[in-house]
Amino acid sequence: MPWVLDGAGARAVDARLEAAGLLDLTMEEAGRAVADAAHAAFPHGAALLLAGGGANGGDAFVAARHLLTLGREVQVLALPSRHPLTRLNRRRWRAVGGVTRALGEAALKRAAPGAGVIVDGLLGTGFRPPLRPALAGVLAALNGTRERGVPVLAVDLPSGLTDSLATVPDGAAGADLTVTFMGLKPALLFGPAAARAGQVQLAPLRVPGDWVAAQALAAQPTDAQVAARLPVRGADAHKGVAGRVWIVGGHPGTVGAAGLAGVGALRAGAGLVTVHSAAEVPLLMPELMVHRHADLRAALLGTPASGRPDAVAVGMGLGPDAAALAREILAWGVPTVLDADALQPELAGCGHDRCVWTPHPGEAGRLLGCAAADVTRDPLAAARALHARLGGAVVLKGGPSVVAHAGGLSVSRGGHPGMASGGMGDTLSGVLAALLGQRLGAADAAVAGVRLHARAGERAAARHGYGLSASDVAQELGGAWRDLGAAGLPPHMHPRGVKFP
Ligand SMILES: NC(=O)C1=CN([C@@H]2O[C@H](COP(=O)(O)OP(=O)(O)OC[C@H]3O[C@@H](n4cnc5c(N)ncnc54)[C@H](O)[C@@H]3O)[C@@H](O)[C@H]2O)[C@@H](O)CC1
Ligand SMILES: Nc1ncnc2c1ncn2[C@@H]1O[C@H](COP(=O)(O)OP(=O)(O)O)[C@@H](O)[C@H]1O
Repeated sequence: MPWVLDGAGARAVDARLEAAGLLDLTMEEAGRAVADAAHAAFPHGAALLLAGGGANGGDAFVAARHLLTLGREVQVLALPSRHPLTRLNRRRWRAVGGVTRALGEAALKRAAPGAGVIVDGLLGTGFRPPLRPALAGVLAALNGTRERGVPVLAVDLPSGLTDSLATVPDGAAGADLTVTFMGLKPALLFGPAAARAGQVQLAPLRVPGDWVAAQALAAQPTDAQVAARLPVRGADAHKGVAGRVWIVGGHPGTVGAAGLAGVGALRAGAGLVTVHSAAEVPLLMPELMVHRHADLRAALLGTPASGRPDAVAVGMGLGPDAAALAREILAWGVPTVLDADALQPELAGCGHDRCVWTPHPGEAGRLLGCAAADVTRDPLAAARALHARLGGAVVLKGGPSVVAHAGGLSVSRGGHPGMASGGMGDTLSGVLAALLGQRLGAADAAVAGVRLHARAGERAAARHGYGLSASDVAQELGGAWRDLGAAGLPPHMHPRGVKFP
């Protein structure tokens, strides 16, 4: 399982490695992974390595030695170091004939123009902002060189990023490729910080898996692991057992939201989907049952317990009365997705463990009483706080989304920036309700539904290009399901039925 790990977690693992006498071997492995990645991605020209004073610099010295053995011309510019392993690897570099020159802005500007790749081993997880002036000039020169076309590979983290945050501190470096160790740092996953890191490769290192798992902030499940959570439908299934889903949404001006949620639910396998609205909702698919109610609240609350659905999604374009209606639906105790207008702070404490709450950062800020920027700065912390307040499962939407549930945090894979368009979250709510209606628990539905939706977005992007509509994505849900299924168990190995489709 790929993990998400911050610097504090990595340091805790390092302490165990050090106690076991293994830290030197781990640095060797890390530096070798950097050299292999640099050689594969940027095979031509001289390699210029920049080594800082901490262990990040030690990795750069190891990488220099391996690049030399790969036949590359190698130069090293380094800051002074008191770190024992960094000093050891500087001596090893000298022992194989390597020369180290003092790093400064002028030395970097002299050496950089002819390089085929620059390896940034200046600052990793040990960086504490603000950047000291002496290094600020070096990082500015590094960024200038990169802008002039010399590629940069960052060791663990581009220098000057804060490992756990999505924001970019002043003066931070950028990279074309980042090779990170043991776990993905939050800065490499979210927001403008992730955009600074370029492509990210994870070198898991030969470290006991449970040492890393014990320190991880979050998991990032593989498609095979997601596929194992998807519902299984027996060959004798009929629409009555595939989940009766209600969509409660739509208001004059936002009627499409309810329709799109209905389409999402149908395309994610719900047996019967009914849209209940106070407004005239367009019939986006004739398979949807659409009911317009003069008094929506009275119509829904008059439903006898035996007539209630297997799952509800409430809030999409529902308008000002959404919180009151959602409160009453929550009291039914049926699996419920809460989205958009139903994401109101007064509903904290009204949920149950079969609820999935799906805020985007703006809605998350409203629920937490903070600004959206506080949410996007540290999405893992925000998702944890939302779960503490709301319970059930929480999907903090974004690229990528974070799912928080009683078992911990999970960061989704994939998706596409073209998905940043209106209605995309409405479709997701329908997908989640369909999965709840097919008897998945809230955590499984959230993890599987988010990945299914993201995979559908990837497929839609491949078909349509950049600007995607929620309808394009909904159409790809069947194919996304097939892709995830292909990553999981083959159907004949599944004991209870056939994976569908
Ligand atoms: N378990 C792991 O993840 C492993 C991590 N390793 C490396 O170890 C690194 C962490 O090493 P360290 O904890 O020694 O830290 P770093 O090497 O990332 O940073 C410490 C250095 O940065 C300087 N520094 C800190 N804040 C600064 C500021 N504001 N302005 C200027 N300079 C500043 C310090 O003076 C010190 O020289 C990781 O990023 C990774 O590259 C590897 O050695 C292999 C194992
Ligand atoms: N850059 C992106 N990368 C991946 N997924 C994205 C990106 N931008 C948006 N999405 C996805 O699109 C959806 C947007 O939801 P939301 O903002 O609620 O839309 P709406 O309210 O218009 O329906 C979320 O599922 C989110 O994860």
